[in-house]
Amino acid sequence: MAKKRTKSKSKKTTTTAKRKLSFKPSKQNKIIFGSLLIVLSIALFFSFMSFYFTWQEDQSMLSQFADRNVEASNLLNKFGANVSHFFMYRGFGLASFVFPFLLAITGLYLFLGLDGKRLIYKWIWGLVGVIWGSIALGFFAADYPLLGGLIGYEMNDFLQDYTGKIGVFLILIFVLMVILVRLFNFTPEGFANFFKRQKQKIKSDFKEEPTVHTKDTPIEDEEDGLILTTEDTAPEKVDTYTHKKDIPPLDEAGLDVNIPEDEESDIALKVEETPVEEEETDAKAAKLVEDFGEFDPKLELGNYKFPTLDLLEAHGASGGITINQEELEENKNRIVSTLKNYKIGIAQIKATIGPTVTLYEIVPEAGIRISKIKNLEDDIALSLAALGIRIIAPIPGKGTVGIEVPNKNATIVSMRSVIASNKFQKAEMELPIAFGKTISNETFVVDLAKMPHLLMAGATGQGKSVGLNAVITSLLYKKHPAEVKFIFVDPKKVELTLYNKIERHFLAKLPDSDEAIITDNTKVINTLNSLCIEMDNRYELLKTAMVRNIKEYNVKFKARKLNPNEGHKFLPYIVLVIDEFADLIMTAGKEVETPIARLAQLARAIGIHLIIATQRPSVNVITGIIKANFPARIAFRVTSKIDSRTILDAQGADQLIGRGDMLYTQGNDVTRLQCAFVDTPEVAKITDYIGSQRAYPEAHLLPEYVGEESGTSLDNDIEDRDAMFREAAEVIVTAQQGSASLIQRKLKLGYNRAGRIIDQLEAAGIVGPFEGSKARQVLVPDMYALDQLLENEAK
Ligand SMILES: Nc1ncnc2c1ncn2[C@@H]1O[C@H](COP(=O)(O)OP(=O)(O)OP(=O)(O)O)[C@@H](O)[C@H]1O
Repeated sequence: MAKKRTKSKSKKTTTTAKRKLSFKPSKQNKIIFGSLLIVLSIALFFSFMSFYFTWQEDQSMLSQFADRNVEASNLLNKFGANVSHFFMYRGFGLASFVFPFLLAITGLYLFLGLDGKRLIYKWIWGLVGVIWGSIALGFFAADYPLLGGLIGYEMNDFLQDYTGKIGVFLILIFVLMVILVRLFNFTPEGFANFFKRQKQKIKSDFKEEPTVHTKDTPIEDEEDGLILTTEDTAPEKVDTYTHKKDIPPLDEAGLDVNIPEDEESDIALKVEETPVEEEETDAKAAKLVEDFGEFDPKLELGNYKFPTLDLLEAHGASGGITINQEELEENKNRIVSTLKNYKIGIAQIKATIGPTVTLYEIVPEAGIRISKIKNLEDDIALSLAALGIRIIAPIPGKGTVGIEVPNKNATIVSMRSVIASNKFQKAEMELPIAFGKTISNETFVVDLAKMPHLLMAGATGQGKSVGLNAVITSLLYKKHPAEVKFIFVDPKKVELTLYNKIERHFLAKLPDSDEAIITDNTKVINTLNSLCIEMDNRYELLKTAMVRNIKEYNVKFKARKLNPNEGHKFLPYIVLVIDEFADLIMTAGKEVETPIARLAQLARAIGIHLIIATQRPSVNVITGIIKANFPARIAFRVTSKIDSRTILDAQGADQLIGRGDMLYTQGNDVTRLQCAFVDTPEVAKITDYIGSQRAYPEAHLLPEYVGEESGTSLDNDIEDRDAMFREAAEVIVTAQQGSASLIQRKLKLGYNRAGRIIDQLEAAGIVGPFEGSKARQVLVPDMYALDQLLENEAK
């Protein structure tokens, strides 16, 4: 605690230090400084005004500023007389009036807290105007030095020495043009138009009667812009008034050139406002974070303890791989002699020992065909008297030929060893999965979020279920219950039942289902469709948050930049695990294939990931559309080359040795791995450990999905109405807006159910028929009328 306090203290001091260092004035200081400038500008204005009448009288007292007995005639006394003398007489003459103007604007900007970027331009143009004005006045009114000031006079003198009177005149004209063009967007056409309009205006002023009548139509046209004038003072009876009120619109309509200017300045204002708003929301979020800290999704289960390593067994592999030198030598000799028999010379041979297989890398002598070695696969297997030999010719990116030979005594790769590995512990991945070990005995960790879906296949008894458990265990060891939710589909009813214990921590289910683990194939369809709704909802949230994926969304949500009152919430990853996918396809077919394909295609960005396992990797189970969306695939041992091709698009899975020996591909490369072994008692221990801790009140609820077969009939049968019918009717009537999404939001219902209720409301005559993108018309004006209608119906 003490540590924490000192930490937060030091944090505070550093932030205050930062505040002191940054020279950004606070809002209060801005208001004070702004008021000071405004007052100063008023004082200057009156001093300058009064200076023109009193300067002669005050001249004698200028040097006696400190003497309290001496008084000046200037409105602001000695201060006014001195400052005006400085600016008007010694400075820029009449042009000095620009200074109080600039000060007043600056003061206003500060006072109102406006963005000061445009202010710089005002100052630059103001100063240009001052200099131009004082020179021009000095030029045209050389006899009255007070008009141009000393600077105006001297600069004129200076310029005339070099360019003569005409030169100065031309310079003045040129600078005036620059000012007009840059500052007032002056164009010759605009100038000509202006004169034309003036002419028209004068003409129309002379034709009083007809203009009154022709004006009637323009008023309608311009109603939008002139609501106030027409509403407040539109006494149609008195023509003279109408006419008077007509003049301003005529002016505006006449000055076409000015209208775009106004629009432009409007646009400029908008551009300025947006960053201010964003800054404001950012500042709000920063303030919230400062006050309450970042949003912590884990807070609700703040005391949750991650499963410990000792829940896992070492499976006798704590000593690592034991190298049997004799076996190595023997295998090497057999490989070399077999190849020699076929006249294949070897330049070099190297062995890499893995947990289940050893990879012999061969560099053949020059001129040997690779395909020749590849064809000898069976002969080498025969001579080594071993199953599961796989030849990789050539090893991609290495320029060697690999021969994988199973070890006589395979080492079990325990889940404990991979979980404990540095690679897994330090993995900075969203959903890290430790599959097992590679052939070079390295722990193999991949990110499920990047896969983004996984297809697992293999003949029965080859390690699929263990593989699934390894995936789930990896996530349980790395993720808090707030961060990931599982949906299990287990038609065999035995493989995943153990995870029932962590239902209220890690599982997600449909609102009306009793069991979180789905064993009934008909329910899978509802769950998949519900997931599709969840996917659509999440995309909607991402869209409103203006982010591209769940990671960015959650970061933004944690930084409190998204308002929970607008439906934003922390989004956990959802991992859907389907065991025995073939069984599902056989019973439900297209009905599950469509939502699965949809999810597989679209769900990657919003954190829904699918893991599908199947025993039967035939093409009618792993269809093209599914395969296309599952780039990450795992093959355990299969019985035929065809099955291997179906899963991996390559052979090799038929030559695996089983017991967790697997091939993994995520695109092109195929990696041979030994799957980590996690036994059922270990899984039981982990789920017990998690299950015994405090949990959420219930499993994570998915959006409700009402199957189509539940009917969307339009008949007005009161008994068949939805339980929420009355509530929905009240919501609709109160809001006077007939939309399904309103019901969805207010009553927290799924889309389909809300749609069904809307149909029933239509049948009951409460809302009108469907009108495309518009909300339906509400036919009942208020709650009283609704009560009456429903009562009459009941009778
Ligand atoms: N990674 C592994 N390391 C060591 N042995 C393993 C491994 N994976 C599986 N085995 C052995 O293989 C047996 C069968 O594995 P598993 O139950 O995972 O097969 P399966 O493919 O799920 O079979 P089914 O499809 O019939 O459910 C296990 O009981 C275990 O003895």
